[in-house]
Amino acid sequence: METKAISFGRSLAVPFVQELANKGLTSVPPRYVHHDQDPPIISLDFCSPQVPVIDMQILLSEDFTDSELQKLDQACREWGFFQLINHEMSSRLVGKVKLETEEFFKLPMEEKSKESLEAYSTGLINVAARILRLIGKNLRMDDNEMTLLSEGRQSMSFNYYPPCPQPEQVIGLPPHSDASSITILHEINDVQGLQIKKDGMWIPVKPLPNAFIINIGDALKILSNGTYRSIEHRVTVNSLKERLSIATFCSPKMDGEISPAPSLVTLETPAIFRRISVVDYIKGLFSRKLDGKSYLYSLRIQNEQGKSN
Ligand SMILES: O=C(O)CCC(=O)C(=O)O
Ligand SMILES: [Fe+2]
Repeated sequence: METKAISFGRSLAVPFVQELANKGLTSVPPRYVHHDQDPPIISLDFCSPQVPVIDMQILLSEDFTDSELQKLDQACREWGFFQLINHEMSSRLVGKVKLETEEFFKLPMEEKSKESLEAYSTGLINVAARILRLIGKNLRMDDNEMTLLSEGRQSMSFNYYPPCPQPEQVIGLPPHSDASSITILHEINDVQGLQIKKDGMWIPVKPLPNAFIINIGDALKILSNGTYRSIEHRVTVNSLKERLSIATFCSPKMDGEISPAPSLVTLETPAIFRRISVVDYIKGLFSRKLDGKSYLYSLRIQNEQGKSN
């Protein structure tokens, strides 16, 4: 296994979003307007059910308790999302990257920022591997069945959502589920915008300081034979504040095949997904049509791989 240097490509949307962010517009240019957006069904924060919160220090320590494991299992089954709070990691990884991400959109990046992003990327590879191992334990899978995901690829997306004079007219990121095994989302400047769909309702996720938001992606939904949920989510924008986030996607190894784990397939629980190669799984994603009619009110910069085989 070899670790590649982090390299960044700029998205084609850059000029448009920079134009929006800089101009102090009072209305949104028509090409950004999404007419068919679901309004937020729950917008009153005080009555929203909230995604479960799990303590990473307890979960990742060697002597974690069964109750933390059960909490993780329940979060993955019922929500497909949870927040991972952490105290020790936050000062080591999160704080440093937070400062530098706020400077990040002034590319080219400085060498020191690249170094701390590499440390962040490696730190998250370890966190993801640990979470996937605990998930495998919770699902009672054979150890080797998680290898496709736990030794897979990593990519990151740096997202910038500028303030918008008419936030209800636009969408930062349209409803989607992630193709990853798990995604580790880091809301850099604690501005709310992420909403998840639960029981037909859009629920805003309230950012907790120095927490990671973890969600189950389609690859883990398939491996768990549908036991764990890959939940639809979207990002709305704010009239006053810009929003920054980093999404780290942990994805299956390219040279494998993906299917429900054989140890989870029984007469009572037959496979609900067919086996396909990871290459075909990825090809399928690219053929999913995104709404090409209107622009997204965001800028995404993506990096290639932390790891390669
Ligand atoms: O920016 C966010 O909060 C979410 C980003 C996201 O869902 C994604 O990049 O897939
Ligand atoms: Fe996503």
